[in-house]
Amino acid sequence: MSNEHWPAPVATGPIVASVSLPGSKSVTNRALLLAALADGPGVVRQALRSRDADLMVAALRALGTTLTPLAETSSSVDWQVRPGEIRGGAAVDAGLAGTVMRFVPPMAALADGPVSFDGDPHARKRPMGPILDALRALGARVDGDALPFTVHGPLTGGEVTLDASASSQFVSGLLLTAARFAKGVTIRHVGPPVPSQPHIRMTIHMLRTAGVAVDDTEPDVWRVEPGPIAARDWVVEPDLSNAAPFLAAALVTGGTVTVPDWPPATTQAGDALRGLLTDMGATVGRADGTADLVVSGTGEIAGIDADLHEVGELTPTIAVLAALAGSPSRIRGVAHLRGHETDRLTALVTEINRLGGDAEETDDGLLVRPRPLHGGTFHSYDDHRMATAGAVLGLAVRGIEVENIATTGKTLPEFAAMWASMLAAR
Ligand SMILES: O=C(O)C1=C[C@@H](OP(=O)(O)O)[C@@H](O)[C@H](O)C1
Ligand SMILES: C=C(OP(=O)(O)O)C(=O)O
Repeated sequence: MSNEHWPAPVATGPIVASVSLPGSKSVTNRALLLAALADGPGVVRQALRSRDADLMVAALRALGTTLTPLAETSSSVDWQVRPGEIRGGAAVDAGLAGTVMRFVPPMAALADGPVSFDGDPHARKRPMGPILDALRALGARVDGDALPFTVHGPLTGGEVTLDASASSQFVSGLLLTAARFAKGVTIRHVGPPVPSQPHIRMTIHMLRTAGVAVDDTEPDVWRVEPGPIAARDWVVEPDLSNAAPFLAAALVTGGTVTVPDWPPATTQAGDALRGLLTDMGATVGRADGTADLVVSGTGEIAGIDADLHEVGELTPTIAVLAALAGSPSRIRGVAHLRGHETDRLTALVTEINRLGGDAEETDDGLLVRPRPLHGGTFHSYDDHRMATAGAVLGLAVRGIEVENIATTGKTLPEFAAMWASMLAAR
């Protein structure tokens, strides 16, 4: 953990601001990978610039893809992507990025030699077994059951059964490359329900957009036919999950936060914020005649009973809103968060309670009973969403310092500056 402490700014009144969000991590890293596997050169526009996206770019370059920036701002880049022969002998750093450690190995299994993977110390604890076993079942050799591991292709594809209850990314990872396997793939999930279904829908939607035939008619079974992945011009949507702390600021301060260009239809999990924040007492709508999303709070936050199984990455923000609410909350369906950037359930309980709160872990989630909070250090555990959750609490509670705010660079390197601008706007 970093020793740097960021004094979280306190809101002195209702925040009224418009916050434009850079590109979605999930869309960016899928589009880059699909472009690298495509049947010709393509473009990924408004791609996110962040640690996770940089790691994906570096991994694809190591495997033989040529990526050239066509236009850049501090937060986004338009990439020209030229697929190449998939090269072995490469070493991939997955950092702490689930999308790199789960999406790149199936592509690496098409390389002409071994590809080794490693990542941050905590990344070595994130679940990998089911997807590595699946690669073995499909014909590859894999040394290791978690990071670090080495993938030796080639694989032929075919049928595989796995338990994806720990992460939807096991399914997405296999599906993204599957059209390039000689036999395609049929994946059958057996086990407790797969979390984060919107992310699997995002994978399928993007594959179909690239001309890949995906059959998902049977629950928990996905079939991808072998064939080309069409080169195209992708445009990345704003990251709706990263909208969470900014929209939460409207609830905490009784203000109004607008996010421009909220997609009218999307597979992003963050779209669930519209319903969740409404349930917590916000007014949520579109600015007249535009796609801009407008969220207004009253200053009173209602506790909720919510199953976040589908949208687990929103949990840190919802949990800290619950800590500031007027009534207790229960968050269910998120046992898999124990395998995220950190054990998010333990981290949230520890940090909320350190500030005088009353949160408790359950088998599959959290109970949060509001209690007056006091200042102190909010540890981020190298988790971008813990860091931004600390910032949300800091709006209402004097003297909160977030340890390692720079960890927001995983998906939103400009978080601290954007937060300051949001506060300055009123
Ligand atoms: O495929 C993706 O882009 C993601 C899937 C989800 O993972 P899990 O299913 O492991 O929760 C989500 O939490 C993560 O932030 C991004
Ligand atoms: C779980 C997350 O990330 P990852 O893609 O590393 O799994 C997240 O961003 O909340």
